Amino acid sequence: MNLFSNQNNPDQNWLPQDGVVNYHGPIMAYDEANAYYKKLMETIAWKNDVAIIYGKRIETKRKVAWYGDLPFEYTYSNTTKHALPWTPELLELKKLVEEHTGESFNSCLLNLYHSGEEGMVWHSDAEKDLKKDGAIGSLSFGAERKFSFKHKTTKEKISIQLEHGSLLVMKGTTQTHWLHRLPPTKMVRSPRINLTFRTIETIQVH
Ligand SMILES: O=C(O)CCC(=O)C(=O)O
Ligand SMILES: [Fe+2]
Repeated sequence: MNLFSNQNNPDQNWLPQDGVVNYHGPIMAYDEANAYYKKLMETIAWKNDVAIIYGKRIETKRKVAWYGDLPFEYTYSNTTKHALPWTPELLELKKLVEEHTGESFNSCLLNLYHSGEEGMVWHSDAEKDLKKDGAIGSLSFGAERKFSFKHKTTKEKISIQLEHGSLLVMKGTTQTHWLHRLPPTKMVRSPRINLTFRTIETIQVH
């Protein structure tokens, strides 16, 4: 029985070369995704992200939070983040993503976009603390948004609509050869929550 009328083939590679992107579509029932959306909105320690760009301290409108196996420190955008201990819902979602991907993760970066006007610019997730070529499991809740990939040399572009309760997986050499972004859009007026489950390699204990 197909509970979620999921038409997506999770084994299909959306990238033509140099990496693997699998879109599983929604991996839970719509009501369950609604419940997680609400719970995450209320229980996550959302904070405006701080980045140091060309020596300037920038605060994003988008909110972020970082959770993981303790003790963890993680550096990106020239700032060091401290992981918070897993919440019960994050542990449930981590398990679900691990079951669907056959991968394991030790941390999760969460992003809250209040509306379509907030997005994320072209980047790759290849920070030095991240496991090289490690899989990244990306769960989305709330507003459906377009997510795009651009090949670093050929400039080829691929876009996927990320649905409420859906899972996207980036693995293999994706981060080495492709950039990704969440383009801003005036068409979306409601919030979206994204969770990226990751593997951090360098555990720094202080
Ligand atoms: O919001 C998304 O779908 C992706 C976020 C992202 O690329 C990141 O956190 O590195
Ligand atoms: Fe990313």
